[in-house]
Amino acid sequence: MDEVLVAEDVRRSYGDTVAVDGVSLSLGAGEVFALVGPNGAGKTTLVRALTGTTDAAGRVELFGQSPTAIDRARIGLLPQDFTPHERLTATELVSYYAGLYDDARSVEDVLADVGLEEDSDTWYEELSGGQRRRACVATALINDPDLLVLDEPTTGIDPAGRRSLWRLLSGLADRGVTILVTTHYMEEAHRLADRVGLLADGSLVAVDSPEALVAEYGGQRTLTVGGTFDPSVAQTLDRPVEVGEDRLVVFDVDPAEIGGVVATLDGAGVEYDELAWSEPDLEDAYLELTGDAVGAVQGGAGRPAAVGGEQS
Ligand SMILES: Nc1ncnc2c1ncn2[C@@H]1O[C@H](COP(=O)(O)OP(=O)(O)OP(=O)(O)O)[C@@H](O)[C@H]1O
Repeated sequence: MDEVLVAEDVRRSYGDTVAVDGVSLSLGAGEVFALVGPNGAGKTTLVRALTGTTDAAGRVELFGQSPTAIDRARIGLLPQDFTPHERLTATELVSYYAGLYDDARSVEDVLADVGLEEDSDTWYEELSGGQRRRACVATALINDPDLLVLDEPTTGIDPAGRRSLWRLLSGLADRGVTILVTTHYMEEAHRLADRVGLLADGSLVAVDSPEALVAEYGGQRTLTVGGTFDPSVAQTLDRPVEVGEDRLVVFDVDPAEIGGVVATLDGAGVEYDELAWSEPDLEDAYLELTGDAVGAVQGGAGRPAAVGGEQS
């Protein structure tokens, strides 16, 4: 794989605050890499360091050159805090950026790509939050870049718009464009990225495919059974379980095993109210890795994904 971006031991501090603490990373052509992490983890600072928009220690090369030496036409950058002049229409805004390059794409096409063809003559201040963000994304696409770096591109964009942007970005990646994206949406990282990097306190603590991260850190598939249970139910099932006040959690249950567990409970005359099977997702892996307990289900289990019927 051709290396488009190479970073070695990148560091950046603001006074006593260490924002990026020795990050090494390399991205290949056509790869989509999602950088995730809690607020203040250093994502924006890292993005800026990688694109030469802030000074940083360490080595960064884009297409084998320093970020400040590279032909800017090869890079599309959407900063997190990009705020265009509010009395520019979407067309005027993107046209301004088109004028910075010798060989820019058609403004009309790019606005259509981000779903703004109907609002191209609307002032930026009159666009909705999601439409504004789309207009900003368009400025990063106008030069048909080989490397696209988007800092929280879909913040404020509605689910349909977000999905359409994912399709657009996936299409670009299929054509060989390398994409580095930061996001707080785990579904976005999972659906879009070939690899996800989790940044915590300025360090990359895990880098892998979304599937591998979920498998390693997401926890187990579980069956949660609602009701009041005697602790002896653990012997009945002969499986790892956790008996809570109003529920029984059965760990490590594959979908094919649900029927067997339920049959065992029924056979032993155990009464229950409802069943919910869940499997871990990237958010579970994220919460496990960041140690952020908010919303996490005890025991590293995933969040309920499907609720079964009540016992008759
Ligand atoms: N210009 C600055 N001056 C001083 N400190 C800064 C500056 N920019 C960022 N920081 C600090 O560096 C750390 C990393 O910030 P950064 O914005 O890179 O995090 P982030 O992961 O992008 O956060 P968020 O998810 O909230 O956007 C934070 O502690 C932040 O307060």
